[in-house]
Amino acid sequence: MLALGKLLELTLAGREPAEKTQLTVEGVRMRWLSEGALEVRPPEARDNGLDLLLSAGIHGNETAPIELLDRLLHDIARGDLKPRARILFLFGNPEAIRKGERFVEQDVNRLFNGRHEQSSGSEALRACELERLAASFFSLPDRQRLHYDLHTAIRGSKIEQFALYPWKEGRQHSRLELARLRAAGMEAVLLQNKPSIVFSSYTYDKLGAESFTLELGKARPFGQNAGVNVSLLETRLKQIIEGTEPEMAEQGLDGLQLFSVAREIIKHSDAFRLNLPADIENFSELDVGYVLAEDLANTRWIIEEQGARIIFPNPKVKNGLRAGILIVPTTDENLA
Ligand SMILES: O=C(O)CCC(=O)N[C@@H](CCC(=O)O)C(=O)O
Ligand SMILES: [Zn+2]
Repeated sequence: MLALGKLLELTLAGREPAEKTQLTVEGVRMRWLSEGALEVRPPEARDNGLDLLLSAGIHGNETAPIELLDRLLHDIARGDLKPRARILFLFGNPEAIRKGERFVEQDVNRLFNGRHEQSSGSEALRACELERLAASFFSLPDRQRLHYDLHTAIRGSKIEQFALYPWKEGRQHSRLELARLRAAGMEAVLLQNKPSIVFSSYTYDKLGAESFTLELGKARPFGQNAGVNVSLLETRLKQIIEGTEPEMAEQGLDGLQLFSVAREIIKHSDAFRLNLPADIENFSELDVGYVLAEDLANTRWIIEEQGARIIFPNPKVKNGLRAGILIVPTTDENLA
C-alpha cells in the first residue's frame, strides 16, 4: 500500500510524510495537504464531477468514523477502490485524537462560521485551517459538492444512526439527499431551521455543499467499535466514491423519520441544572409540563411541545453553548 494511505498512522504519530504526493497503480493521485488532510484525485478521464469531503475526528474520542475513513483510504491506496470522485479526507482534531478526548481546550465543532476569529488557541487555529482546506477543495466551478462530517455520540440512542441537515435562508432541504442517507442506513434526520457554528453548517452555508453531520452510534476508543455497525454507510460511500450508486427513487424516503428543532437549550451560567438522568438516551420523549432545565434568575425550560424529544443533553458544556436540542416530529412537505 502507498505510504499516504496511512494518513491515520501519520496523524497519530504527528509526522509529515516524506513524499507529499503519490500515484496509485490506477493513476489516482493522493496529496498530503496538512496534518490529517489528504486529497484524492482520479485521473481526469475517470472524474465524474463530484467533490466529496469526508471528515471525522472533529471530536477526538469518536473513533468508529475515523476507522471507517482509514479503511476507505487503505482501499484507495491499494488500488482496491477506484475513485471517480475527487475526495478530501480530513481528520478534524489531531491533538484530541492522539489524546482520545473529545477536545483539548475547546470543542472545534463550536468554532466554525467565523467563531474561531473570536477565540484563540490550537483548536481555534485548527477550525480556521479546516475552513480554509474545505473552501479550497470546494472552489472548483460546476461540480457537485457533498460533505459528510462523521461523528459518534456521548450517550446511547433510541434511534442509533441519524443525520443533522444544516439550514440556510432561502435554501430547501433535498429529498434526493435524504433518500441517499436512508440508503446509507440513517434512520432519522433532524432538519435544522437556523444557522449554526458546526463544520457541516459552514460547508452548507458558505461553500454551497450538500452537508450533513452523521451520528453513527456511541463513542468508544480505537479497536472497540464492533457495536457500531457502519456497513450500510460504508457500502454507500464506496458506491459514491466509485460512481456506482444505484438510482434513488426520488419520492420514497422508506420510513426515514424526520424531526425539526423546537428549541436549543443554552447553558447561560454555572447555575444551569439539567433535570435528566445521567444515562438518558438520545431521542427520549419528554412530557408536556416537564421542567427540563433551570438556570440563573429562576429561568426554567419547561416542555410545551407535544411529542418533544431530547438529543445531545450535556450540562457540562461551557456557558453560552448548547446543552441539548429539543426536537419534534415533522413532515416531508417542505423538501425540494
Ligand atoms: O453526544 C453528544 O452530545 C454530541 C455528539 C456530537 O458530537 N454531535 C455533534 C452534532 C453537530 C451538529 O449539530 O450538526 C456536535 O455536538 O458537535
Ligand atoms: Zn462528535
